[in-house]
Amino acid sequence: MNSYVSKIRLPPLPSIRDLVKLYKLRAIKQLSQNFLMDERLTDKIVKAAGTLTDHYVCEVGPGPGGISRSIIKKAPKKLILVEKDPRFLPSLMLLKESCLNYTKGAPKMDWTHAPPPIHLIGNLPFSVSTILIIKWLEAISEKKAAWAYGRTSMTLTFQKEVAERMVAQPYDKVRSFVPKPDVDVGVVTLIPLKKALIDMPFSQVEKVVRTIFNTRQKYCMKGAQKLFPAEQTEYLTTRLFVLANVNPTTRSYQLTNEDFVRLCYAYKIICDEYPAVQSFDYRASKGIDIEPGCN
Ligand SMILES: C[S@@+](CC[C@H](N)C(=O)[O-])C[C@H]1O[C@@H](n2cnc3c(N)ncnc32)[C@H](O)[C@@H]1O
Repeated sequence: MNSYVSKIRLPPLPSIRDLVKLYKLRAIKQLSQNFLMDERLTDKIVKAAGTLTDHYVCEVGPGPGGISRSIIKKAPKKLILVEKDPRFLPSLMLLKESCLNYTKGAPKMDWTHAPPPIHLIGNLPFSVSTILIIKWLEAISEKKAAWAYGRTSMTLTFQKEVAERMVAQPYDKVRSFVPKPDVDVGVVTLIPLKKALIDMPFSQVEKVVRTIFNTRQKYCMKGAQKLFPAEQTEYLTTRLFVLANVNPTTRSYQLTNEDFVRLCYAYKIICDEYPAVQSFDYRASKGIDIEPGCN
């Protein structure tokens, strides 16, 4: 049964449950805190991250340190913990003794190669995970922060429906569900591609995908209309789908990554023709006049 083979044995430590009692570490509901006490569960989350032995690991939001213990059992070269609630410091300090070797820096790997021995892991409040993943995707597109070292992998927990949607294929119905507030957890590991699917700034790609996917059960042209000012939206939306060679009556959740690639490039062409389109924000403005640009 026990397939999660530990690399090292931790020195005798009070259980997470005892530490939580000892330091009166009540989970603060307003901060969506909850602590994993079951070692089999934390081992399972850590297993999803792949090989950690001799690797560099950064865990975000360790709380009292349940997942951190499972990471340490895998004998990483270095474990960095980032926690915003100072109440967890004493229980995390107890773990410090068990951490290995703090000497060398992480090696940089070329993006055309396998991922570097660096992992980001976190069981955060769901609202934080969702914001964090968007920030990390932006850093990935710019090869900054942890991605200056190569295709660093991320293992994060999400609301189960969100996790299922993240890995869903086009036409899969889970792509169109609205998550309910109280649900199970899904663990997702993401590894950046060697080459970005779309060679455009992250902010533009994110805008196109978010705007179209906002109306995920309707015809995708419904969402796309919101990319353009009201006066020009009919003409420019038609142009977008002609340029992209995508059927505008496809439902958004049925669009493939390749459809999004072509839609993003078509959007870029339109932004070059009509520079005001790029800064157009549907929510902030219900219409601005745009003139074709000279470039
Ligand atoms: C859901 S609890 C999980 C705790 C622990 N990882 C576990 O699984 O038992 C989320 C943790 O993330 C921390 N946290 C929330 N937002 C954070 C942020 N922006 N940066 C670092 N830690 C954060 C909280 O204080 C809390 O300890």
